[in-house]
Amino acid sequence: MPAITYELIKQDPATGARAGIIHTPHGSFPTPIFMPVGTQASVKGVSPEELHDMGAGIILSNTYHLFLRPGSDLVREAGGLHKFMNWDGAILTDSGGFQVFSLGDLRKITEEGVTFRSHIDGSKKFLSPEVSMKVQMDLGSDIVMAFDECIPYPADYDYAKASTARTTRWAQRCKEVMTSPHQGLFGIVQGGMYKDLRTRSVNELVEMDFPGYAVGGLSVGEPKELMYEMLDHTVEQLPKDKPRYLMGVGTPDCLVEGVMHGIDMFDCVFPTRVARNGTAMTWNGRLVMKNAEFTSDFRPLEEGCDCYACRNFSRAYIRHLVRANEIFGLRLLSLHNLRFLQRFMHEMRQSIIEERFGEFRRNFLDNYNYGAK
Ligand SMILES: CC(C)(C)OC(=O)NCc1c[nH]c2nc(N)[nH]c(=O)c12
Ligand SMILES: [Zn+2]
Repeated sequence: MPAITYELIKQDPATGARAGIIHTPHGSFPTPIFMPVGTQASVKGVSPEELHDMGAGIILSNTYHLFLRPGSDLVREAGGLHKFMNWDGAILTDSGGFQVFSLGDLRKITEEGVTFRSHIDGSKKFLSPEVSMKVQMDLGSDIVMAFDECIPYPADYDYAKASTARTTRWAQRCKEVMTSPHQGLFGIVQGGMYKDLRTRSVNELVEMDFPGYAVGGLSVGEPKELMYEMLDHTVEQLPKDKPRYLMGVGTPDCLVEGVMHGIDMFDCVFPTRVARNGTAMTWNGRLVMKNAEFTSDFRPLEEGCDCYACRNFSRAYIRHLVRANEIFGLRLLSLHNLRFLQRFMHEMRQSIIEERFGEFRRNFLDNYNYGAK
């Protein structure tokens, strides 16, 4: 019995949208789903108990960061990441490839792997498919991501072709050493913004028969229309009986479009990052809490929200905390934004089950003012 299995509950008849359940060794969760990001083994400012209370079924953590600090040997000694951070839900760990390119002081990429300087202390480090798999086995995450290269945007065809071919060879090397029966290894489709390379990447990864597939290398600065075009092209070629995960996405409008194209899983630092910048997410767009308009506004952040912040505090109080640089203000906004996304995905899933996803999508997009990115 594979560690990770997908159960289709309802396919929308008119679009790629679908509702399902993903089963893991640390519990099952409904899809479509948004995964709170806990990069360094903590969803910033939020406790595991609060994550459970808001309905989070799976969180994301990062190989790159935990490899550099505190090191995966310590986490293994603690009994794995679930024990170390006291989270008994599911955990997905990203493989480190992407983070090396966006955080480390990149030294060089070879067939073997990537040599770079740690962004923490500048020491020389090496990550490869084998090292990434060893770290993720130490961490004991339920879903392990293959070690890939996230192709920057824009990238010329020859570079994208060579990089994608290497990502496929790296995926094969990951599969060979990922031997834990309690962990599921997902392949990551690359290919840049080239449809033929995306198709080749899909075909080569599906050939290896992974329990799930991620679409990588999108939301890397390309226009949204191009992202959706590549997504549409890529997802329709992926197996229907396996989860699809769009990495690094995203804002509510991108979540709706991703679901429409058949994506089941999403992750993004957005909700907690904008919270730390003093912004609340609502059905109609964002509230910049420092704004004077909230000075004497004693309503909750969002009418009808059942989160701890909305049940106990007003916009005026949260505005005061944000302006006074009180940490509690940022915590309240993180709790609200994460709960908002859980509610958002739940409503979207219900609309698919009740065959009114098209109406949900139109209604949401009509009311959502994109606001400043
Ligand atoms: C710029 C942001 C982070 C929004 O999106 C992306 O970069 N999107 C791509 C992405 C995010 N995380 C990944 N992990 C891995 N292994 N590979 C990837 O391509 C990605
Ligand atoms: Zn709320």
